[in-house]
Amino acid sequence: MAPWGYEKDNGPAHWHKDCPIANGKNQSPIDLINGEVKYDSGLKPLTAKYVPFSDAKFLNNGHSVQFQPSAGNGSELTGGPLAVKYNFEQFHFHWGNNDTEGSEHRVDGKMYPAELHFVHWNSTNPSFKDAVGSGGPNGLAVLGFFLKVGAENAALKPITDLIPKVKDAGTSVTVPSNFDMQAILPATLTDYYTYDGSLTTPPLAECVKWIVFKQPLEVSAAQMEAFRSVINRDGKPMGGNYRPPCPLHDRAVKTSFK
Ligand SMILES: COc1ccc(N2C[C@H](O)c3cc(S(N)(=O)=O)sc3S2(=O)=O)cc1
Ligand SMILES: [Zn+2]
Repeated sequence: MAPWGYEKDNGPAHWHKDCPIANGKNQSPIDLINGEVKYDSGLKPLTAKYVPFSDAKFLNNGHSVQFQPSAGNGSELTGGPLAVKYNFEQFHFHWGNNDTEGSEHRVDGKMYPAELHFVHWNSTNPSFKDAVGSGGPNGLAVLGFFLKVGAENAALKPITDLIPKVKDAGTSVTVPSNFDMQAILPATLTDYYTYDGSLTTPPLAECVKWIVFKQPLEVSAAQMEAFRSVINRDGKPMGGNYRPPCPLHDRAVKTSFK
C-alpha cells in the first residue's frame, strides 16, 4: 500500500489493511454528542507547565505540520483525569480546505476549521515509544483544541509565520528559542471532554487519554490560509488531513463541566 494519507487511494478507509486496529472498539476521533456525555464532578482542571525549548523544529512530515523538540526539557502535564505526570512530546495540527471542515473531533456533528493536538507521554515509561506500546489508554495524553476563525492568535503567530518555510513535505525549520508555548493555552484548562481512545493516524494505537477542550481557540483568516498553503508528499494541498469520527462502542465520554 502506498504510504498512508488522506487521498482516495490511501485515506482512512484503507488504513485497516496495515493497521487492523483501525476497526477496534477504542478508536479516535469521535463525535462528542452533548446529550450522551456524563458530567464528572471529580474531574479537576489540568495543569500544563511548558518550559521554552532551546532546540525545537517545526516540520512538514507529509501529513501534518508539527512542533518537535529535540529532547524533553521538563515540560509536563498533570491533573484532570490523569493519575500521573505526562511529558510533552510534540504538537501538530489538522485542518480543512474551507471553514466548514477540518477538525477531527466534532461536537454534535459540527466540525471546526482546524484542531490542534498537544501530545504527552506517561512519565512512568522509560520513553515515548514505550508509552505508546504500554497497552491500555494511559500511554499518551493528548490535549485537543478546536480552532475557529476570528482574531489573530498572537501566541500561535510565531508558528504560523514559519509555515511558508515548511510548505513542502520533508522540510523543517528551527523554532526561535524565545517561542512561548505556554501562551497558546487558555489561562485555565477547565471545561473539557475526556474519553479513552487512539491515535487518529497510523499506527492508530489505542493508547490515548483524550482531553478535548470545549472552548475553541481563535486564529485569523490569514493564519488559516497559511495552513491551507501547506503541500503534502503528493504535491497536493494538505488540507483535509483529518480522520472522520469512529464508533463510540461502549465507551463513556465524561465532561468536567455541566
Ligand atoms: C510507535 O510509533 C509511533 C507512535 C506514534 C507516533 N506518533 C505520530 C502519529 O502521527 C500521531 C498522531 C497523533 S494524534 N493525531 O494526536 O492522535 S499523536 C501521534 S505520535 O506523535 O504519537 C509515531 C510513531
Ligand atoms: Zn493529531
